[in-house]
Amino acid sequence: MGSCGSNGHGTAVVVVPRPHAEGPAAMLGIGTANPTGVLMPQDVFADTLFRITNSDHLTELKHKLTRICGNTGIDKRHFHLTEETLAAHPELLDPELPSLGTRVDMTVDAVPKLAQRAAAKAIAEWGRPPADITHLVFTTYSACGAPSADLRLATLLGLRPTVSRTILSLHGCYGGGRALGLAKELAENNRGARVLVACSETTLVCFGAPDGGNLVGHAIFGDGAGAVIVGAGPFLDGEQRPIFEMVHAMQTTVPKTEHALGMQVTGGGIDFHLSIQVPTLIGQNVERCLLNAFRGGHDDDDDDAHLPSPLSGNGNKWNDFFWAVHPGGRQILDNIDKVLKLEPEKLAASRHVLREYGNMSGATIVFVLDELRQRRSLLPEWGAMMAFGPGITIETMVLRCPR
Ligand SMILES: CC(C)(COP(=O)(O)OP(=O)(O)OC[C@H]1O[C@@H](n2cnc3c(N)ncnc32)[C@H](O)[C@@H]1OP(=O)(O)O)[C@@H](O)C(=O)NCCC(=O)NCCSC(=O)CC(=O)O
Repeated sequence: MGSCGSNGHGTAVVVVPRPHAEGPAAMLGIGTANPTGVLMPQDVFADTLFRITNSDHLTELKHKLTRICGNTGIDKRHFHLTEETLAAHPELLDPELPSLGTRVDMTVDAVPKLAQRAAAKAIAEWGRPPADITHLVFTTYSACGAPSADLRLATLLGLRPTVSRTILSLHGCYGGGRALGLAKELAENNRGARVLVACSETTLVCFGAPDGGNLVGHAIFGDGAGAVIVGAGPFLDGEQRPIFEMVHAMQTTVPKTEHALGMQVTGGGIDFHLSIQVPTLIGQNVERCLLNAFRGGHDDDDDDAHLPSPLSGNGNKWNDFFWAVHPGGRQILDNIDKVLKLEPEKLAASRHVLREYGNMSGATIVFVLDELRQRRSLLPEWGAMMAFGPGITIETMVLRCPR
């Protein structure tokens, strides 16, 4: 229903709410980018890290990191932080010195500019001008100021001043999943809305000298940005047709697991806490989240008629779907394979992204979607996207690959 008022000139103004869009939201353009600063092969990472942080005397730790790196399933990673920058900022290596300000200064430029490169690719594929973007959802674990990276990105891209901006901060590795879920809701509830999702992550906010507690983080995290244009029908002239339809999205928090994963802003940057239980906790909870998502959000056996039922017919149907899973670590993917009894190639896109880029936190899921899209002609019609992060929070989305 519309509401009525006066515009101050005695003329009645009728505000008509935007009608809903047609059909589910869809991804209309996908882009990714990595910093050009450092391309680090995984087999020299431990040697390099211990050398540049003056930690070569910690021989046992170095051997342990070398061993862990060899088991990560990662070949190389990209980083913004160079040796030269590190040499110019000794505070980044000394936990006794405050370094948050230095780190924030570096990310103010780096984070939106990395996002801009990914967004430019997504916009080019979408086929419409940036001024047609109505909403921006930006996610990063590096936002510590206001106005933040979302406004900077909007300016860099020349988005219109009425673009509706939202920044999601410190959602960690489920940030990309949450941003896509939010974009789906915005697109479906506002006819004609075109939402730019931008995820941009750089480890420079948490980089420090190796110690007994941060070896796994050092071994797996990298820098990258991903962007997706999300919109629902009716589709505009010259617009790319749906790459993936976003059929149903859900977020689940695993009770009593707050301790398992976390990020804390300190004077020395952002401290990551990563419990050894994370792969087990994720493995124990993915199937229930998937079943709920494919039931349209109902935690019972009353399947939603328009969604495929993964457990109908004879036994396990998970192999009938395509998979976009956040590659949080090799062991996480192994556990998901085991729990869902997936055929080896089902998580190939996730393993490919892990191998080529490592874990780029919230941006990683966009790389997986981009990789899957290259294999689109081979994909089954229905698929699932999953991302995990602090909470433990599990984002699940049912996807459809239109023919
Ligand atoms: C890092 C690995 C590839 C290492 O593989 P390995 O085959 O070597 O496995 P492993 O379990 O024997 O581990 C090797 C050594 O590391 C130690 N180790 C493993 N995980 C640890 C952790 N979280 N904290 C501290 N130590 C840890 C083990 O005790 C062992 O030590 P010792 O040798 O002394 O016995 C794997 O463990 C893995 O994939 N783990 C999951 C990483 C993870 O949690 N990712 C989520 C990121 S967070 C995310 O994606 C979301 C977010 O950030 O928001």
